[in-house]
Amino acid sequence: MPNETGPDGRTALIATLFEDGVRANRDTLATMDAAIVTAADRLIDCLTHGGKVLSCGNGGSAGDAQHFSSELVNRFERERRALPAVALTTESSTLTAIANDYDYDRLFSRQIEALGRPGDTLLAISTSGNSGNVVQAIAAAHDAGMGVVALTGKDGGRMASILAADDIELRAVSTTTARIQEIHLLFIHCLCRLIEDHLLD
Ligand SMILES: O=C(CO)[C@@H](O)[C@H](O)[C@H](O)[C@H](O)COP(=O)(O)O
Ligand SMILES: [Zn+2]
Repeated sequence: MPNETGPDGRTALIATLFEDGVRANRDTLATMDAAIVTAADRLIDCLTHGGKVLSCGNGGSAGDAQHFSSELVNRFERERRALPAVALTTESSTLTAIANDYDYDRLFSRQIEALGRPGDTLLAISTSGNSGNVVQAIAAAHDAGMGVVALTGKDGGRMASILAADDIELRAVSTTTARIQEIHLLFIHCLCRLIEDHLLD
């Protein structure tokens, strides 16, 4: 007769994963609440002065970059004007050509050279902070006169060390990629909510 945790302990594992998520969320809130407000203010300033937001990341973070841009271009929770945002993870011809002709690490920086303008903001997403193409994207954003909001985890990696003084790092307090990704989505939803509230209230 299976007990409450199941014959193979899977419900116990699920409980552990949820508890890890709750702890990581709480620890991140304790250190990042003010920085989330600062990041939202930076994005609001960008968007209300004619700037756009470019976003990038790999794997699950590519999905996060697209999730964010869709919520700006379309809407988050309330009716409002469309906002300019472009995820640099979606143009398959451009992506394959850059990776093929140059290098995978140039994937986002080349697009930023083409599209980035002073006053724009880069949303750079990496759970390790060490993805070479995201690191190079930050350098390209600096060269283009853009600000950077970086979503990181673990120890912030190389991204944390190359951010400029007025860039903003939102670091998830966890060493597990999946938990960090879950917190990144919470960061993104907090930012969308604060942007929308500013525009509508
Ligand atoms: O979604 C996951 C793991 O949950 C993976 O696809 C993960 O995003 C990929 O391994 C990425 O390449 C990791 O890159 P990064 O977060 O360290 O920048
Ligand atoms: Zn969403």
